[in-house]
Amino acid sequence: MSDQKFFANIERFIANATPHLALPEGLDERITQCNSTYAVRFGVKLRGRIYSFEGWRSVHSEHIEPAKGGIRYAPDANMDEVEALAALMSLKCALVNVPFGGSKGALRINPSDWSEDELERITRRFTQELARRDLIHPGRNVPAPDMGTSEREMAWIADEYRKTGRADAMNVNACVTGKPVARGGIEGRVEATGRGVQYAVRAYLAHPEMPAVSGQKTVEGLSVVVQGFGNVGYHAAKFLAEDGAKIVGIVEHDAAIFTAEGLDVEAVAAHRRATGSIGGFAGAETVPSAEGLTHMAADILIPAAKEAAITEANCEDVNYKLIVEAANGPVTAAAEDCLGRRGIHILPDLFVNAGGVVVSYFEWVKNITHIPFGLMERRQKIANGLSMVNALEQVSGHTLAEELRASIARDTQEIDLVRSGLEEIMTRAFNEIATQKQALPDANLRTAAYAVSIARIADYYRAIGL
Ligand SMILES: NC(=O)c1ccc[n+]([C@@H]2O[C@H](COP(=O)([O-])OP(=O)(O)OC[C@H]3O[C@@H](n4cnc5c(N)ncnc54)[C@H](O)[C@@H]3O)[C@@H](O)[C@H]2O)c1
Repeated sequence: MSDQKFFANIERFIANATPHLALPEGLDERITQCNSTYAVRFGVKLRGRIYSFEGWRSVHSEHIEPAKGGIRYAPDANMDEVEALAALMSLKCALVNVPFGGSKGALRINPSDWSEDELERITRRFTQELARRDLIHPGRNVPAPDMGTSEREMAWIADEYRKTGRADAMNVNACVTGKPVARGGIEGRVEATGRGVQYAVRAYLAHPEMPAVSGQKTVEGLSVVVQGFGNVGYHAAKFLAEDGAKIVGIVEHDAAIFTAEGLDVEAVAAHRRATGSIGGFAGAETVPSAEGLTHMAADILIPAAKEAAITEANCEDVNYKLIVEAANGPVTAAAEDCLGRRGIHILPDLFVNAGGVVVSYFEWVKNITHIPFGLMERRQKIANGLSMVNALEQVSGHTLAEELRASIARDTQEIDLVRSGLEEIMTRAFNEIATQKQALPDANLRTAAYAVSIARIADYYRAIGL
């Protein structure tokens, strides 16, 4: 087959999985289609004239509400992409078993064309448009950051939404996740997707049924190329390097840099902040971006930029043992066939990048309950830890250091609870994929992951009698 549009790829991946499931006739079609997609054009007066903008919010599935999914700002955003990303959100939430349906939004805009003040006005206007149709709503539809957006845009959305008065004041903060901590967000959300990539790689390599990569069952010493050095790519590179991986290449939209010695991720980030590009980083070879994915063979590729990074056009020329899909849809269905024939394994997007939505769920729960995340668990852990210290002191007759007591309190901070909760969910999800894969020996990991997700969504539809 040849490369198709993004949504057609998702349809193909779903169609690969459904024959393995005993679904009632027609349910596969219901699960595949997007329920609704709202397209909006609006004007904002800027620089003395009116500029028109086009955006979308697609609800793939409301089998559980709220529907959840990011808002992307990109100059080439389009409806097909938004619908595909919304479908992936439904599948992702079902895979990691967080109680959300799937949604996604986008605005066709190049954020670097506009000043911060202008972006704020555009974002606030887009928020009004979506809020009027409950496409932002704490109980119906909850956006989050994606490409080109960050906690800054989420804070503007939350503030504008509050002003609309469309949700009761008690729940208004839960209308969007990925907010700054000071504005109702949660520790660890900014790093969450990259952190999830780290846990995904750990879970894959540690699993006894999964093949070793270059003889390794941990990432220590493995060479890694990362495409896209934004939120997800930067954090994934940073955390994998902390686990001992060697980041031998980073590919950005304007340049790619390589060194077999391994890059210092923080130094590259500082160089980009100072110069605006990763290109020209001292101690590394700079090559054109278009040659980045095929420039160097490495153990692992982490595509963390956009969909369709690996297509029919370059799938014969990429030389990696494992592709870890941190971006959504980076490998097309046609390229997947080609990589499969070449023995290259793929860890699929709906699993790999689920860390963002998992921690968004923690944030949303914190917002609707008004209880700081993990407060109960933290109190219990501190109580348990301190009672152990007291017991030890009694038995030993020695006074244990205050430092120990302080460290017990430190180890139970929100960030630790977020990380341990995320790791547990990612590991459990991978084990479910691996178990499904054992039942379907000829299927790849993506088909196994889709089968887990679709079976879970189907169970829900069956339960409500559809
Ligand atoms: N942010 C999240 O929490 C999150 C969650 C799940 C999935 N994702 C997915 O991860 C991917 C990246 O999202 P992000 O939030 O890191 O976006 P981002 O905007 O923070 O970063 C994207 C980076 O990719 C670079 N890039 C763009 N086109 C490129 C190209 N052709 N080649 C190389 N680099 C290119 C950009 O310059 C930028 O540095 C997207 O597919 C997104 O849907 C993000």
